[in-house]
Amino acid sequence: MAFSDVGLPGEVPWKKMSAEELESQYCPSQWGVRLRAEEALRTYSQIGIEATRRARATRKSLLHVPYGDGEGEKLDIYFPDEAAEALPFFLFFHGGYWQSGSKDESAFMVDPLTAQGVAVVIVAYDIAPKGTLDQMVDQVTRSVAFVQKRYPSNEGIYLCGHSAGAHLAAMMLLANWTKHGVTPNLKGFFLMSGVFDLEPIMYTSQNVALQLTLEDAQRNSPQLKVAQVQPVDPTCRVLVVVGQFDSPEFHRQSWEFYQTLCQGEWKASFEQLHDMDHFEIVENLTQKDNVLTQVGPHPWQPFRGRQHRSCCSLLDVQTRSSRPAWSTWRNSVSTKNTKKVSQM
Ligand SMILES: N[C@@H](CC(=O)c1ccccc1NC=O)C(=O)O
Repeated sequence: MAFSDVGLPGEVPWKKMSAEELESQYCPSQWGVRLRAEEALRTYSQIGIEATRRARATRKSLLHVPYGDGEGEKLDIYFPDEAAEALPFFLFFHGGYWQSGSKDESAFMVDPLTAQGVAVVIVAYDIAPKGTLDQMVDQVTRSVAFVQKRYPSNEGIYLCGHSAGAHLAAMMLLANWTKHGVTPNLKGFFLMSGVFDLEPIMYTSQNVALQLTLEDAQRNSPQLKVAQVQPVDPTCRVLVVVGQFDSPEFHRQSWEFYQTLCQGEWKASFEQLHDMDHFEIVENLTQKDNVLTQVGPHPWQPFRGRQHRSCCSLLDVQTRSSRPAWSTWRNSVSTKNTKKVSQM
């Protein structure tokens, strides 16, 4: 079925796109202005591999810890140098459209965060075609429950995901923890360049491996459900971040998810990261001086009441409510991309 065959209401921009345009909107590597697609993907992968090698060589760690019985249900924990009973735990879920990537090349933020007293957990899950979306969501849920059970005196659990991983992290806003016998001490969500409504993905080449039906897509779309869910902890913050050079569809997805969070009872913030593409957002998390990796002297205080800060970071949030001009931006980037193609 082609998406153009579906008779649909007019307000949703992706439903009016040609199959080719939709494919391009959901191909993040085509939208960077710094590097061509293949090079952008290669650079991202190299930076992830190097950050992971460095984290494993320099940090105290527990690697390949099983959080379930499945072969792929493993996580890596990286600790700060100073031993402490109660640490904040930062869990990262990698991207790759639920069909590529692994924990073994995704320890981007370990160095800057462990240096500031945060334990970082990089979670593996069974990507497609081995895993289905439902299974991945279940695995991620169990990984969070596992960390809470293993470290019950943690100083907060922070969930961070990139792209498809941001989707998986966002699904944790909907999780039913009673089933897992534990309520994780969730204090923050950091959703970077995520996909929150999966329906458009069904009509792209990504669905060859994913095999999502409309029911699968809707069941696994936090965009459709999050406004009806109450936060377990009303102080828990959600930061939705998108790169300036992400595609208009990625901008729309992040902005609409942020708006929906605000319609519910979530304490959400939205940030468009200047001069960054889909991959640079994560690559820059390796840097100690990046705005997103600043924890500050009292990292958890913002979540305990302070509202406004001068910038956003993975461990701090700022309230931003002006709508980004993503449709205007879309035109400018389309022009830019057209130019780039014609220059090749
Ligand atoms: N084939 C995609 C790859 C991709 O989307 C991706 C790659 C690494 C990390 C995140 C990604 N996007 C979403 O999960 C592309 O060319 O952009």
